[in-house]
Amino acid sequence: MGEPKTAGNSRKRELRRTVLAVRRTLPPDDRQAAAEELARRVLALDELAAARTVAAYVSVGTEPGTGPLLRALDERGARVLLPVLQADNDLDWAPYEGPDALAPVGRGLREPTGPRLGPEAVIEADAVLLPGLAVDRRGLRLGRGAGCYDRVLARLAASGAHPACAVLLYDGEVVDHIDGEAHDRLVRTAVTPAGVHRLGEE
Ligand SMILES: Nc1nc2c(c(=O)[nH]1)N(C=O)[C@@H](CNc1ccc(C(=O)N[C@@H](CCC(=O)O)C(=O)O)cc1)CN2
Ligand SMILES: Nc1ncnc2c1ncn2[C@@H]1O[C@H](COP(=O)(O)OP(=O)(O)OP(=O)(O)O)[C@@H](O)[C@H]1O
Repeated sequence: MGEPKTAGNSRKRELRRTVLAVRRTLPPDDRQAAAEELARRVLALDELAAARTVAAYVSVGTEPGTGPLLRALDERGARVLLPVLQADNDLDWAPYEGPDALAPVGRGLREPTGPRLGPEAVIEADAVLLPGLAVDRRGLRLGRGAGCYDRVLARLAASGAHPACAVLLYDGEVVDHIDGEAHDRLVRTAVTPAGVHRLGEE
Protein backbone atom coordinates (compact mmCIF):
# COMPACT_ATOMS: atom_id res chain seq x y z
CA MET A 1 0.00 0.00 0.00
CA GLY A 2 1.63 3.18 -1.16
CA GLU A 3 5.20 2.02 -0.35
CA PRO A 4 7.39 3.63 -3.01
CA LYS A 5 10.19 1.58 -4.60
CA THR A 6 12.77 4.24 -3.69
CA ALA A 7 12.31 3.63 0.01
CA GLY A 8 15.93 4.05 1.13
CA ASN A 9 17.61 1.83 3.72
CA SER A 10 15.92 -1.19 5.26
CA ARG A 11 15.80 0.23 8.79
CA LYS A 12 13.91 3.23 7.43
CA ARG A 13 11.50 0.84 5.68
CA GLU A 14 10.97 -1.12 8.88
CA LEU A 15 10.31 2.03 10.92
CA ARG A 16 7.85 3.27 8.28
CA ARG A 17 5.91 0.01 8.50
CA THR A 18 5.86 0.10 12.30
CA VAL A 19 4.70 3.71 12.53
CA LEU A 20 1.94 3.20 9.95
CA ALA A 21 0.75 0.04 11.75
CA VAL A 22 0.55 1.90 15.08
CA ARG A 23 -1.28 4.83 13.44
CA ARG A 24 -3.89 2.45 12.06
CA THR A 25 -4.78 1.36 15.60
CA LEU A 26 -5.81 4.89 16.67
CA PRO A 27 -9.59 5.24 17.09
CA PRO A 28 -11.21 8.04 15.03
CA ASP A 29 -12.13 10.04 18.14
CA ASP A 30 -8.50 10.04 19.28
CA ARG A 31 -7.39 11.15 15.80
CA GLN A 32 -9.83 14.04 15.84
CA ALA A 33 -8.67 15.11 19.29
CA ALA A 34 -5.04 14.86 18.15
CA ALA A 35 -5.73 17.07 15.13
CA GLU A 36 -7.25 19.75 17.34
CA GLU A 37 -4.40 19.63 19.88
CA LEU A 38 -1.85 19.72 17.10
CA ALA A 39 -3.46 22.80 15.56
CA ARG A 40 -3.43 24.54 18.94
CA ARG A 41 0.27 23.79 19.46
CA VAL A 42 1.34 24.80 15.96
CA LEU A 43 -0.62 28.05 16.11
CA ALA A 44 1.07 28.88 19.42
CA LEU A 45 4.60 28.61 17.96
CA ASP A 46 6.41 31.96 17.97
CA GLU A 47 7.75 31.36 14.49
CA LEU A 48 4.21 30.81 13.19
CA ALA A 49 2.82 33.96 14.79
CA ALA A 50 4.95 36.13 12.51
CA ALA A 51 4.60 33.96 9.39
CA ARG A 52 2.76 35.61 6.53
CA THR A 53 3.24 32.69 4.13
CA VAL A 54 3.03 29.13 5.49
CA ALA A 55 3.73 26.03 3.40
CA ALA A 56 1.50 23.33 4.88
CA TYR A 57 -0.20 20.16 3.58
CA VAL A 58 -3.53 18.36 3.60
CA SER A 59 -3.22 15.31 5.84
CA VAL A 60 -3.81 11.92 4.24
CA GLY A 61 -5.08 8.65 5.75
CA THR A 62 -3.99 8.18 9.34
CA GLU A 63 -1.59 11.15 9.47
CA PRO A 64 -2.09 13.65 12.29
CA GLY A 65 -4.94 15.71 10.88
CA THR A 66 -4.24 19.17 9.49
CA GLY A 67 -7.86 20.19 8.82
CA PRO A 68 -8.33 22.34 11.95
CA LEU A 69 -4.86 23.85 11.43
CA LEU A 70 -5.47 24.83 7.80
CA ARG A 71 -8.79 26.43 8.74
CA ALA A 72 -7.20 28.42 11.57
CA LEU A 73 -4.24 29.59 9.46
CA ASP A 74 -6.66 30.73 6.79
CA GLU A 75 -8.82 32.58 9.33
CA ARG A 76 -5.69 34.21 10.74
CA GLY A 77 -5.06 35.69 7.30
CA ALA A 78 -1.90 33.69 6.52
CA ARG A 79 -1.18 32.85 2.91
CA VAL A 80 -1.12 29.05 2.92
CA LEU A 81 0.65 27.06 0.20
CA LEU A 82 -0.14 23.38 -0.36
CA PRO A 83 1.92 20.77 -2.22
CA VAL A 84 0.98 19.34 -5.60
CA LEU A 85 2.79 16.05 -6.25
CA GLN A 86 4.61 15.92 -9.62
CA ALA A 87 5.31 12.80 -11.70
CA ASP A 88 9.02 13.01 -10.75
CA ASN A 89 8.18 13.18 -7.00
CA ASP A 90 9.08 16.85 -6.80
CA LEU A 91 6.45 19.16 -5.30
CA ASP A 92 4.73 22.08 -7.02
CA TRP A 93 2.71 24.49 -4.83
CA ALA A 94 -0.72 26.13 -5.02
CA PRO A 95 -2.59 28.42 -2.62
CA TYR A 96 -5.09 26.99 -0.14
CA GLU A 97 -8.47 28.42 -1.07
CA GLY A 98 -10.63 26.51 1.41
CA PRO A 99 -11.76 22.88 1.75
CA ASP A 100 -14.06 23.13 -1.28
CA ALA A 101 -11.09 23.94 -3.51
CA LEU A 102 -9.39 20.60 -2.83
CA ALA A 103 -9.72 17.67 -5.23
CA PRO A 104 -8.85 13.98 -4.72
CA VAL A 105 -5.86 12.87 -6.81
CA GLY A 106 -5.38 9.26 -5.64
CA ARG A 107 -3.62 7.54 -2.72
CA GLY A 108 -5.96 9.44 -0.41
CA LEU A 109 -4.33 12.74 -1.36
CA ARG A 110 -6.34 15.91 -1.85
CA GLU A 111 -4.69 18.77 -3.66
CA PRO A 112 -5.63 22.40 -4.29
CA THR A 113 -7.37 23.14 -7.57
CA GLY A 114 -6.05 26.71 -7.85
CA PRO A 115 -3.16 28.07 -9.92
CA ARG A 116 0.19 26.24 -9.75
CA LEU A 117 2.94 28.53 -8.54
CA GLY A 118 5.93 26.32 -9.40
CA PRO A 119 8.30 24.28 -7.18
CA GLU A 120 10.29 27.41 -6.24
CA ALA A 121 7.23 29.03 -4.59
CA VAL A 122 8.07 27.26 -1.32
CA ILE A 123 11.04 29.62 -0.98
CA GLU A 124 8.55 32.42 -0.21
CA ALA A 125 7.35 30.59 2.91
CA ASP A 126 8.20 32.02 6.33
CA ALA A 127 7.35 28.64 7.86
CA VAL A 128 7.21 25.15 6.36
CA LEU A 129 5.14 22.40 8.01
CA LEU A 130 6.21 18.95 6.91
CA PRO A 131 4.46 15.58 7.04
CA GLY A 132 6.50 12.71 8.40
CA LEU A 133 6.41 9.33 10.08
CA ALA A 134 9.11 9.96 12.68
CA VAL A 135 12.00 12.23 13.55
CA ASP A 136 15.06 11.65 15.71
CA ARG A 137 16.64 13.85 18.38
CA ARG A 138 19.03 15.37 15.84
CA GLY A 139 16.13 16.40 13.60
CA LEU A 140 16.52 13.66 11.00
CA ARG A 141 13.08 13.14 9.56
CA LEU A 142 11.57 9.96 8.14
CA GLY A 143 9.08 10.56 5.34
CA ARG A 144 7.26 8.17 3.05
CA GLY A 145 10.40 7.41 1.09
CA ALA A 146 9.94 9.31 -2.16
CA GLY A 147 12.28 12.12 -1.12
CA CYS A 148 9.69 14.85 -1.89
CA TYR A 149 10.42 16.81 1.25
CA ASP A 150 14.16 16.11 1.12
CA ARG A 151 14.00 17.97 -2.18
CA VAL A 152 12.03 20.81 -0.61
CA LEU A 153 14.58 21.13 2.21
CA ALA A 154 17.46 20.98 -0.29
CA ARG A 155 15.80 23.68 -2.40
CA LEU A 156 15.33 25.93 0.63
CA ALA A 157 18.99 25.50 1.63
CA ALA A 158 20.22 26.12 -1.92
CA SER A 159 18.19 29.32 -2.18
CA GLY A 160 19.48 30.66 1.13
CA ALA A 161 15.94 30.73 2.55
CA HIS A 162 15.71 29.88 6.24
CA PRO A 163 12.04 29.38 7.05
CA ALA A 164 11.10 27.72 10.32
CA CYS A 165 10.62 24.03 9.48
CA ALA A 166 8.47 21.85 11.71
CA VAL A 167 7.42 18.23 11.21
CA LEU A 168 3.97 17.29 12.54
CA LEU A 169 3.79 13.91 14.27
CA TYR A 170 1.98 11.90 16.91
CA ASP A 171 3.44 11.55 20.39
CA GLY A 172 5.90 8.66 20.39
CA GLU A 173 7.14 9.34 16.86
CA VAL A 174 10.06 11.42 18.15
CA VAL A 175 12.64 8.63 18.44
CA ASP A 176 16.25 8.42 19.61
CA HIS A 177 17.90 7.56 16.31
CA ILE A 178 17.09 7.09 12.63
CA ASP A 179 19.80 5.79 10.27
CA GLY A 180 20.38 8.69 7.92
CA GLU A 181 21.48 8.91 4.30
CA ALA A 182 23.57 11.61 2.62
CA HIS A 183 20.54 13.42 1.15
CA ASP A 184 18.65 13.67 4.47
CA ARG A 185 18.17 17.22 5.77
CA LEU A 186 17.54 18.08 9.40
CA VAL A 187 14.53 19.93 10.80
CA ARG A 188 14.70 21.91 14.03
CA THR A 189 11.22 21.35 15.40
CA ALA A 190 8.67 18.58 15.81
CA VAL A 191 5.15 19.33 16.98
CA THR A 192 2.99 16.57 18.44
CA PRO A 193 -0.40 16.80 20.18
CA ALA A 194 1.39 16.70 23.55
CA GLY A 195 4.09 19.26 22.90
CA VAL A 196 6.82 21.00 20.94
CA HIS A 197 10.20 19.29 20.58
CA ARG A 198 13.24 21.41 19.75
CA LEU A 199 15.65 19.07 17.96
CA GLY A 200 19.42 19.06 17.48
CA GLU A 201 20.02 20.70 20.85
CA GLU A 202 22.28 18.46 22.92
N1 LIG B 1 -0.38 14.78 3.56
C1 LIG B 1 0.67 14.51 2.81
N2 LIG B 1 0.80 15.09 1.62
C2 LIG B 1 1.88 14.79 0.86
C3 LIG B 1 2.84 13.86 1.30
C4 LIG B 1 2.67 13.27 2.59
O1 LIG B 1 3.48 12.47 3.08
N3 LIG B 1 1.57 13.62 3.29
N4 LIG B 1 3.90 13.58 0.49
C5 LIG B 1 5.18 13.41 1.00
O2 LIG B 1 6.10 13.01 0.37
C6 LIG B 1 3.67 13.72 -0.96
C7 LIG B 1 2.72 12.63 -1.47
N5 LIG B 1 3.17 11.29 -1.25
C8 LIG B 1 2.41 10.24 -0.77
C9 LIG B 1 2.94 8.96 -0.81
C10 LIG B 1 2.25 7.88 -0.32
C11 LIG B 1 0.98 8.05 0.23
C12 LIG B 1 0.26 6.86 0.81
O3 LIG B 1 0.90 5.87 1.13
N6 LIG B 1 -1.07 6.90 1.04
C13 LIG B 1 -1.70 5.82 1.76
C14 LIG B 1 -2.63 6.33 2.84
C15 LIG B 1 -1.88 7.18 3.85
C16 LIG B 1 -1.82 6.70 5.29
O4 LIG B 1 -2.74 6.06 5.81
O5 LIG B 1 -0.85 7.05 5.97
C17 LIG B 1 -2.39 4.87 0.80
O6 LIG B 1 -2.10 4.94 -0.40
O7 LIG B 1 -3.14 4.03 1.23
C18 LIG B 1 0.47 9.32 0.28
C19 LIG B 1 1.18 10.41 -0.20
C20 LIG B 1 3.11 15.09 -1.21
N7 LIG B 1 1.95 15.35 -0.37
N1 LIG C 1 17.53 16.62 -3.06
C1 LIG C 1 17.11 15.55 -3.74
N2 LIG C 1 16.95 15.59 -5.08
C2 LIG C 1 16.53 14.51 -5.76
N3 LIG C 1 16.21 13.34 -5.19
C3 LIG C 1 16.34 13.22 -3.88
C4 LIG C 1 16.79 14.33 -3.07
N4 LIG C 1 16.79 13.93 -1.78
C5 LIG C 1 16.38 12.66 -1.79
N5 LIG C 1 16.10 12.22 -3.02
C6 LIG C 1 15.62 10.87 -3.41
O1 LIG C 1 14.58 10.47 -2.55
C7 LIG C 1 14.76 9.10 -2.17
C8 LIG C 1 14.05 8.79 -0.88
O2 LIG C 1 14.64 9.47 0.23
P1 LIG C 1 14.21 9.13 1.75
O3 LIG C 1 14.01 7.67 1.93
O4 LIG C 1 15.15 9.84 2.67
O5 LIG C 1 12.78 9.84 1.78
P2 LIG C 1 11.98 10.46 2.99
O6 LIG C 1 12.73 11.60 3.57
O7 LIG C 1 11.64 9.35 3.91
O8 LIG C 1 10.67 10.93 2.23
P3 LIG C 1 10.05 12.38 1.90
O9 LIG C 1 11.15 13.38 1.79
O10 LIG C 1 9.31 12.15 0.61
O11 LIG C 1 9.11 12.69 2.98
C9 LIG C 1 16.26 8.94 -2.13
O12 LIG C 1 16.66 7.63 -2.36
C10 LIG C 1 16.73 9.86 -3.25
O13 LIG C 1 16.85 9.14 -4.46
